[in-house]
Amino acid sequence: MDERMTDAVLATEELTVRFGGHVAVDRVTCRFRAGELTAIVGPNGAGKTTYFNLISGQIPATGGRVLLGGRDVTRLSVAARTRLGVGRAFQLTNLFPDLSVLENVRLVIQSRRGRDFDMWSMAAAHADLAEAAEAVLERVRMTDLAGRKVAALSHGDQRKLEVAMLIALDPKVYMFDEPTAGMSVDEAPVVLELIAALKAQTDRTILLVEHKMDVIARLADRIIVLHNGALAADGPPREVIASDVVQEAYMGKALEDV
Ligand SMILES: Nc1ncnc2c1ncn2[C@@H]1O[C@H](COP(=O)(O)OP(=O)(O)OP(=O)(O)O)[C@@H](O)[C@H]1O
Repeated sequence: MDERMTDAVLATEELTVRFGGHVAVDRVTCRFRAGELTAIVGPNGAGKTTYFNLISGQIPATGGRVLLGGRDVTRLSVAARTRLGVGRAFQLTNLFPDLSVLENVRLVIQSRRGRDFDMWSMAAAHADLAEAAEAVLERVRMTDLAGRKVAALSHGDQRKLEVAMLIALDPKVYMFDEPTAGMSVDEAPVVLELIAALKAQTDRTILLVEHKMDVIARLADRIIVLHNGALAADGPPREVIASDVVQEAYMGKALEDV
């Protein structure tokens, strides 16, 4: 195996999944370094979400490997990969709709710390967790909504909460799937600033599936292009956007929109 593969924070090696006769992700070999934000682009149905699902463990690969810090995690569950530092933005289905915003964030911090509480330290630990959760909400500017039930949040605020919970989890690898989708023009910049701030923490690796070119241009250090499940281009944004393969086949329209 290529030695650099094992050095990467995250790597996929010939990663493949077939659904019946359809190869949705086709032998994708790619490595992701600390401090780097990679945007994953490609037309609808190119395999971006499926590639994410394979990395986070939502679906099993039919071929190839996923390596985390050089360790083969291909057969591990979502929960096991989460413990090892893969953090995918929480989706609505992962939230507790009847609990408050603060309680949802607090539960993530509690699970991350994985403490065994004894009776004597419980009260102190509880206060500490609430404080940590409040700090996260402050970062995403959701303090006003701390007591609100998740079920009563607007769509944009639910998306912000997903980002807040990922920050609370503090993984090595952050995976965002269109983080600003469905957000208003006021809400989106807050989330983009947060992602930019995460990137500034140079030991974090960030993967972003994104269609909006302005978001990609602002945040990405690197773009990879998937087409028919295969890796079609990989490099710095300017180069990839200017490449013939992207200009002709994938991004003509999106580029005109910028
Ligand atoms: N569980 C599944 N069973 C069968 N086919 C699937 C399954 N999941 C995805 N596919 C197919 O795999 C291909 C890749 O889909 P995927 O959702 O990963 O694309 P995408 O690049 O994320 O697209 P979009 O930009 O529209 O979200 C599509 O043809 C899709 O229909």
